[in-house]
Amino acid sequence: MLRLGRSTSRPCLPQPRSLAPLSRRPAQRWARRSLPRLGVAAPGASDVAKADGPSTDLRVIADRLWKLGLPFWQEDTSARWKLAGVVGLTLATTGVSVVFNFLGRDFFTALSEKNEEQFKIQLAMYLGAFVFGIPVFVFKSYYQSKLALEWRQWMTERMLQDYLAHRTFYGLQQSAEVDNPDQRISSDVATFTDTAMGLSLTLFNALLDLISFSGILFTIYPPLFAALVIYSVGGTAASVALGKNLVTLNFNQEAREADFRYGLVRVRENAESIAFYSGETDEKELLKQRLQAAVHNYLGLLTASRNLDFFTSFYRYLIQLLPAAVVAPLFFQGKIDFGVINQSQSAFNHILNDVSLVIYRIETLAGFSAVIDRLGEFTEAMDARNTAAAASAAAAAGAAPTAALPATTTASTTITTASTTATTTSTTATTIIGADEPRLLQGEGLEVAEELPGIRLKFLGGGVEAAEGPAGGSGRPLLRCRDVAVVTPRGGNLLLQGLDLDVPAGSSLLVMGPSGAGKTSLLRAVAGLWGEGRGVIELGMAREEVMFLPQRPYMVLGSLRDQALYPRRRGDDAEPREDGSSAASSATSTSTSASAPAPPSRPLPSDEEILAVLETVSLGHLLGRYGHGNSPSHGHLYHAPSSAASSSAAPSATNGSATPSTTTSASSAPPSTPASTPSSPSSSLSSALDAVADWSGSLSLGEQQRLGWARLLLARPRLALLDEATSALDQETEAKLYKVLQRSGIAYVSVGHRSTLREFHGSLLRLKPDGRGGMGWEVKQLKAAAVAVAP
Ligand SMILES: Nc1ncnc2c1ncn2[C@@H]1O[C@H](COP(=O)(O)OP(=O)(O)OP(=O)(O)O)[C@@H](O)[C@H]1O
Repeated sequence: MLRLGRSTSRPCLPQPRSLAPLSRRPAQRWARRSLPRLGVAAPGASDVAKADGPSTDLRVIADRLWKLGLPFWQEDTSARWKLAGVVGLTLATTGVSVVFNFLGRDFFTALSEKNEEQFKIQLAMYLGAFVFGIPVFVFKSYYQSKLALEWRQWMTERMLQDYLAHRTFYGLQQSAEVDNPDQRISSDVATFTDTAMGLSLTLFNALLDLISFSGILFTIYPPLFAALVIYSVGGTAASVALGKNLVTLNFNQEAREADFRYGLVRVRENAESIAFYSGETDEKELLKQRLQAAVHNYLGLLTASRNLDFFTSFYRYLIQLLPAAVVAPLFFQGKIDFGVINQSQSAFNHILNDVSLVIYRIETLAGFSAVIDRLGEFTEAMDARNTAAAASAAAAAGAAPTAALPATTTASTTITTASTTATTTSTTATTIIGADEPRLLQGEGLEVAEELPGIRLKFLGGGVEAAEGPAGGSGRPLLRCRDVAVVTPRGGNLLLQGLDLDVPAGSSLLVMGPSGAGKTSLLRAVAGLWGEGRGVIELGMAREEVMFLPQRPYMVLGSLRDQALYPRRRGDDAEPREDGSSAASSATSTSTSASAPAPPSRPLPSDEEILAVLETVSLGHLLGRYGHGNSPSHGHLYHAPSSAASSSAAPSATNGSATPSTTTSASSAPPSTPASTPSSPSSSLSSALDAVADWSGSLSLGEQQRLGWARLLLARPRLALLDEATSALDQETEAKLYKVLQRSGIAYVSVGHRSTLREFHGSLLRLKPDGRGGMGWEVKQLKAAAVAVAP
C-alpha cells in the first residue's frame, strides 16, 4: 500500500557522530575570542554543547526543543488558534472512537438478543456515525499537516533571515562551525515541524485513548481470516489506483526540495562572492521563491492525501464492522454466541496501540533528537554571530563621527588622482614596513591572533569627497588604511602589517605581488569580510557603494537581466528608471554613514540601458543566443519592466547625460539595437533579457568576467574592488574595459599580475617579501592615468 504523509517517507536518521566534533570546537573558540572583544558575553559552557557527537543529555535536548519550538506559537496568534482547532479535532477523534465503541456494543447486543429490528436501527446509527465521524479523522489529519507546513515555512524563513543577516553565511563557512547548513535549513526543519506536531498530538491522543478504553477491555475474538484477506487485497488494489497521482506529486516534491536545497548549497559555495556583492537580499528572494514552489506542490500532495484518506479511513474502520456483519446470519440461526466481543476487540486494539507507542516510534524519536540537536546547534551559532555583529554595528555607529581619522596624516602614503598628476607632492617615497613588528608564526595561530584587537572598519558615508573633486581637498579620501595588519581567520597567519594608505575619490590603485602574498585578503579586509588583525580602514561611503568584482564572478540563478542587475542594493527601486538618469548620480548626492539611512531610492536601469552596457562589454551576442530561451514563472529576481516604461526610457538611454553608455568613448558607444537580436520592439528585448540558462556552466570565464563588468557599469558604485577581474580577457578587451571604467568616474582598486595594468592606474601597492620571511609593502606613483571626476 502507498504510504501517505511526509513524515513516513522522509529519512530522519541520526547524523554520523564524526561530523559534530569538527563543528563545535570552532564555534566555541570563535565565541570566546570575538564576543568579549565586542562587549558581548560569550556563551558559557552550558550555552554551547560540550559533548562531541549528538547530545544525549535529555536536559540539553529538552532545552533546545523548547527554544526551537516555542517562538512560532508565541509570535503567531492565528497559529495558536489553529493549534487549538487541531487539538479540538484530536479530542473529537477520541470522542468519535468512544462513540463507535459503544455503538458497536449495542449493535452486537442487538445481535445477541436476536432483535432484528434493533439490529437494523443500530446498523443505521453505525453508518450514520461513520458519515459524521470519519470526516473528523480526515480533517484532523489534514489540518495537522497543514499547520505543520505553516510552522515549517515560518521557521525556515526565520532561519533564512538569520543566515543571511550580517554575512553570517560567510562567517559560518569560513569558520566551519556547523556542517551542511543548507540541509539543516531545508530538510531538518521540515522533519522537525512534522515530527514535533505529529508526535505531540499522537502522545496527547494516546493518553486520552488509554484513559477512555482501559476500562472496557475484553478478550480478543479471532477474525474471519478469509474475509480479511479478500478485504485487504481488494482495499490495497483500490488504494493503489486511487493514490496513483501521489507518485507524481511525491516525485515533484523531492525535486522541488532538491531545488531549494541546491539554492542554499550555492549560497554556501559562493559565500565569499555573495558577501562581497552584498547580495543577501537577492539570495533571500530566490530561496523564498523555491520554498514557495515546494510549499505549493506540497499543498497539492496534502489535498490528494486527504482525498485518499477518506477511502483508507473507511477501509480501516469498516473492518471493525465487517466480521460481525458477515457472521450475523449465523448468529440469527443460533449457531454462534457473540456477546460484546467486538467491543472488547476494538478496545484491546486501542490500548495495544497506545501502550506500544514508544516501541513503534523508537526510530522516529531517535531521528527527532538528532534533528533537535542539529537545529539547536545551528541556531545557537547564528545567534552568537548576529548578536556580535549587531553589537559591533551599534558600537561603530556610536563611535564613527568622533573616531574618524584626521583628514591629513603626514606619515601616511597618499595616492594622487590622475587629474592632479605627479605634481602633487604629498606622496611619500617608497616605504617598506613590517620588519620590526612581532610576527605571528604559522601554527601558533589563534592564541597569538587573540592579542590583536581586530581591524576597525568604518563606513563614513559618501558624497562629500566626490563633490570636492578628485584631489581630495581637505575632505577624507574614499579609502584610508591606518596601521592595518591582516590575519587569516583560520590559522591566524599574519599576511600584511603596518599598511598606511589613502585612495582619493576618482583615483585608482593597482595591488601587485606574488601569489599568496595577501592581495585578495587585503580586499577582503576592505570589504569587511575579514576582521582579524589590527588597524583602521575607513571608507568615505556607505557599504552599498563599494562593489567587488572577483576573478570568477558569481552567476546568480536567474535570467540574463538578473545577471546584469545583480546584486540588488539597498535603495534600489523595483521599477526601471524612465528618464534615463543615472542611479549613481542620485546616490552620490547624499551623505551616508554606517548608521545613516539607506541611500535614496534608485530606479533600476531600463532594458535599453542594460542592452547598451552589454554591448559595451561585447556581450550583445548573448541576447541572440539566449533570446528564445525559457522563462519560467519563478526564479527571476528582476521582472521585465512594463513596455511603457521601457519605451519611454529608450530615448533617454541614448541621449541621457549619465547613462553607462555615455561614459564610454565615442567609438565604443553601442548601437541602439544589437545586430543579433530580432528587430526589436522593447518586448523582444525584454523577453531576450528574461532568458534563463545555466550561466556559470555555459558562459566562458572571459564572458563571465565581462558580465561582471556590465554589473559594475550598471551599478556605478563609488569604489570598485577588482580582483584579477580581467585575467581571462585578451589585452585589447582589458584595455577597452579599463578605459570605460576611467571615464565612468568610479574609483577602483585592482589586484592583478599583468604589467599592462600599470597603464590604467595612478599608483601601485606592491607586496613583496621583506627578506625576513614575512611580507612588506611599498607604494609607487605610476604614470598619471586619465580618470574622470566622480559625478
Ligand atoms: N579562509 C582562509 N583561511 C586561512 N587562510 C586563508 C584563507 N583564505 C586565504 N588564505 C591564505 O591566505 C594567503 C593569502 O591569500 P590571498 O588569496 O590573499 O592571496 P593572493 O595574494 O590574492 O594570491 P593570488 O595572487 O594567488 O590570488 C594564502 O596563503 C592563502 O592560502
